[in-house]
Amino acid sequence: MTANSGESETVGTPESEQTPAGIDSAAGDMPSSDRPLGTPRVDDAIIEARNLEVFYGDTQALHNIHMDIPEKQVTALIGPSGCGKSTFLRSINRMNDLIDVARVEGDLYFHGKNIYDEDVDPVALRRKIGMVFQKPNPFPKSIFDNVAYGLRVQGKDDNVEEQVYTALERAALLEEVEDQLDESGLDLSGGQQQRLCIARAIATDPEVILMDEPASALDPVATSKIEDLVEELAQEYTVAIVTHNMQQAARISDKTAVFLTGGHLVEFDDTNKIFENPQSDRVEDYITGKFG
Ligand SMILES: Nc1ncnc2c1ncn2[C@@H]1O[C@H](COP(=O)(O)OP(=O)(O)OP(=O)(O)O)[C@@H](O)[C@H]1O
Repeated sequence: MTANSGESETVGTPESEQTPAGIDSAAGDMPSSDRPLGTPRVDDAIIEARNLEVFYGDTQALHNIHMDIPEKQVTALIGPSGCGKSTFLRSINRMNDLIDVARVEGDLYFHGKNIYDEDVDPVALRRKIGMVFQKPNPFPKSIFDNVAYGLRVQGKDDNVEEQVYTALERAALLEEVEDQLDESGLDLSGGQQQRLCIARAIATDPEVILMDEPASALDPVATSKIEDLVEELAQEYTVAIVTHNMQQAARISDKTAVFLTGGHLVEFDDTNKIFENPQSDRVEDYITGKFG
């Protein structure tokens, strides 16, 4: 895969009103053999995957993925281990560029611009599409400096204090840490560290936040705080979240994409439809715990 960091500071001309090249607005543009069950097209898509395929060397991890991610909603990606959820998530902000053997084919549009076009700078893209990982990974710096880091790197630190406070507030952490902003982020509890990482991700004002099992290493109380926060964040940001926890997906997401073994997207729909009345028998078996 080609990573072309440094070529441009912009992710591409905002083209949100435009239909991506070659894409008809009707669902009929997806080859019927590839189209997942459900309603993989949405009216307010901010991200559109078309025939997206990802390979690691000779191994194909994702096959012909066609789906949209709606703006300012929570989209959950669920499925058994190894079905390609994280691979799909990473392809959205080109984190797969960092894996030598990874290769991406097909198209992935953000505001109508193909993020795999040569003129897209992955570093600029990742400012618009931030990521939070499974294991909280604060920097070995103070709480304040963790959140301020991205602002300083981007030279957006004119009113850094205000921005740090706002991000901590939005990440539902400010109240708990207001008196200890100079202390190390590593001294916080796991749940607080994860909310600090979310504050760090939102400080630079991305549009999309990708979350890869953000609560799987946390206890139930900390998990519940993260779940509340995810729902809250979707008022301002688009959230795509990988989770193994089906109850969590059902509780917090608006849309759910079900990937199954071999890297196929089998069904995509409103979350309540997926959990109450899925079209695919395999999806029903998966969500009722018959396998996976
Ligand atoms: N860096 C890599 N190099 C080679 N193969 C990889 C790499 N990352 C993932 N894979 C393979 O790609 C496939 C999809 O992996 P991925 O991590 O995306 O699945 P997942 O659904 O997120 O799994 P899990 O739920 O266990 O995290 C798997 O077969 C995995 O072994």
